[in-house]
Amino acid sequence: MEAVVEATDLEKTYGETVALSRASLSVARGEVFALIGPNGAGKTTLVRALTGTTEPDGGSARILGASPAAVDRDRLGVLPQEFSPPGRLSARELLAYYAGLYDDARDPEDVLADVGLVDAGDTWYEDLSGGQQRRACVGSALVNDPDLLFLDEPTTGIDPAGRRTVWRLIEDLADAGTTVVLTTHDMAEAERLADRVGLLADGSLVAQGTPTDLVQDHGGSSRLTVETEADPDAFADLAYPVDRPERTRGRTPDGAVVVRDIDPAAIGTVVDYLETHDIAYTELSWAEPDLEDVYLALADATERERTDRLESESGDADLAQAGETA
Ligand SMILES: Nc1ncnc2c1ncn2[C@@H]1O[C@H](COP(=O)(O)OP(=O)(O)OP(=O)(O)O)[C@@H](O)[C@H]1O
Repeated sequence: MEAVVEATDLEKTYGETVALSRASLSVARGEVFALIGPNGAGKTTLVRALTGTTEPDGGSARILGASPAAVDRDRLGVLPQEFSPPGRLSARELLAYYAGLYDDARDPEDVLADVGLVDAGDTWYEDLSGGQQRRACVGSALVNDPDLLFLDEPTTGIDPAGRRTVWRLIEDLADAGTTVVLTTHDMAEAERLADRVGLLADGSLVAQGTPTDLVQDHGGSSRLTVETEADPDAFADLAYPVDRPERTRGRTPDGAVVVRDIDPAAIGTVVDYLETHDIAYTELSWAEPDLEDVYLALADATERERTDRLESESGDADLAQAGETA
């Protein structure tokens, strides 16, 4: 299938900071590709390198068959993470203004309806709520009916209903053949919208794949979280592996142990075990792994590697300094 976005070994460094390290990806026509990763992982830098707003130090990128700087802007929609349109234009005027920049733009009234802003259409941009402003910005990126759309955190600040409006909009665009690259911190958003997800950590694309494949490969097993003050050793005779709380990550509450590899049908066995062993607990919750587990596993692993590396580098420096002083 024709690649609409093709990046090979993109590199970008700011001083000591490696924002992108050999980042390669390919996005096919009509695909929705979500970039996820911790703050500072390089998502915005990658979007900027792909849209021609930053020059990479190395590697190459092509979008819609051209270099990002030379691509036909009528075919491209970009919603930057930080976007501040003129405050004293109404949402309606704003979309009309952006529509006026293109030869063949959509009717701004339709776009206003698409992003759910008809009722607030005559409100100045600066008087719209944060979420309404973000919707207006999403609308301005769509007004030229682009073939390729980059959305850097499109739904940040938008309420749950509005978020679903934007999700449906993106799904409709992709169904009609628009290629979408978005960044998000919302794993539910990535899981729902993305055909494929790329996880960036420390400037590297450490994993790419469909949400299902990523969960299968990196999400770990199903888990039963038992909220209890009991020592995990009390679970030693249970026929399932049990994680100690300090080894569990992210959303596991404090004072919990996690039973792994367990079917929902077997939860009764654990309840019996808790009762026969007199283990007090306040709550049991079972969950299958999802994209958040993938994120936590891979982003945590990269973070740990980085911390270990920095510690060992500072240890080496201390040793060298001690050697010089001796
Ligand atoms: N113009 C710049 N000058 C200096 N450093 C920069 C610049 N742009 C980005 N960086 C650094 O590059 C790294 C990657 O930043 P980037 O904005 O791409 O991350 P991100 O994944 O989009 O983060 P977030 O989730 O917080 O938006 C960060 O360490 C950031 O401080």
